[in-house]
Amino acid sequence: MGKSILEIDDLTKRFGGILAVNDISFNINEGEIVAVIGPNGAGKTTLFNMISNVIMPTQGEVRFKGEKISARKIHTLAKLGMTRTFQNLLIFENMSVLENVMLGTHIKLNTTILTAGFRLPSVKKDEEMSFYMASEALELVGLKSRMYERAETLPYGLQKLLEIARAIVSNPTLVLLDEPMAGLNDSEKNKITQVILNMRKKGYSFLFIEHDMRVVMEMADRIIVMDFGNKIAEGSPEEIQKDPKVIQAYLGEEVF
Ligand SMILES: Nc1ncnc2c1ncn2[C@@H]1O[C@H](COP(=O)(O)OP(=O)(O)OP(=O)(O)O)[C@@H](O)[C@H]1O
Repeated sequence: MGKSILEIDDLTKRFGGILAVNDISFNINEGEIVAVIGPNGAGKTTLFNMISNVIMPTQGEVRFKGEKISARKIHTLAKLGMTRTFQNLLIFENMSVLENVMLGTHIKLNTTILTAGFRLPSVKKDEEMSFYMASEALELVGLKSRMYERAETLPYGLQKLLEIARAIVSNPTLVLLDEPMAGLNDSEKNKITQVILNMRKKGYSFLFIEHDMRVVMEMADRIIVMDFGNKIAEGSPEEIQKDPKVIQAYLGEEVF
């Protein structure tokens, strides 16, 4: 396992009287796939939003590659090598598959809207680079052959892959996936699982929130379990499945 790239220290978030995330700490190492699970309302999304700098923590700190990230904007986070997807698809339906992914390259390239407007020579170079990066990302997720199709014509499962392609196009070290399997059928889930496991082999790290335990057990190297804002367990899939605190938190649900 590689070195630690993400460090979460005593992270806490209050919304008025609600303690959504309570004093959570954990690390992610390079090349690792870590899952965050927990019953509805456990605080998973809030945790994710703090890590990706969408909301500010009430207390605590997130460090990515040693740098404190709470003062950084989302696009600078991407430059630093952290990207994310959201629970709801963010696909531009009228654009081609390729164009959707090319949108994710702008953080890496220098073109501003102004120079793009004047079509300076640097823009052409940037466009070529953007095209190259997007095709590579589409190749990785297995969508290259469909890059000129309109995004809306892809089945839902492939649109999810398209979103992953856009998240990885800037060549991040860490990708945060918020419920990547939501709404997918089993064969689509298997496909995305394979894509992610393959990308891990290429050195990508992932942190993901997921409710489908079969997927979690298959993909995750390590699992963080949350309940009522607290981290109640952390361990390998085997350890988590037999942890009494986890079984208790999911009481009444047949999750494993
Ligand atoms: N913006 C907000 N304002 C007030 N309360 C919030 C806000 N966002 C989340 N909460 C509350 O914080 C708690 C944790 O919510 P969160 O969405 O993080 O849970 P979750 O584990 O992601 O749930 P789910 O699995 O249903 O997506 C809940 O009690 C929720 O109602």
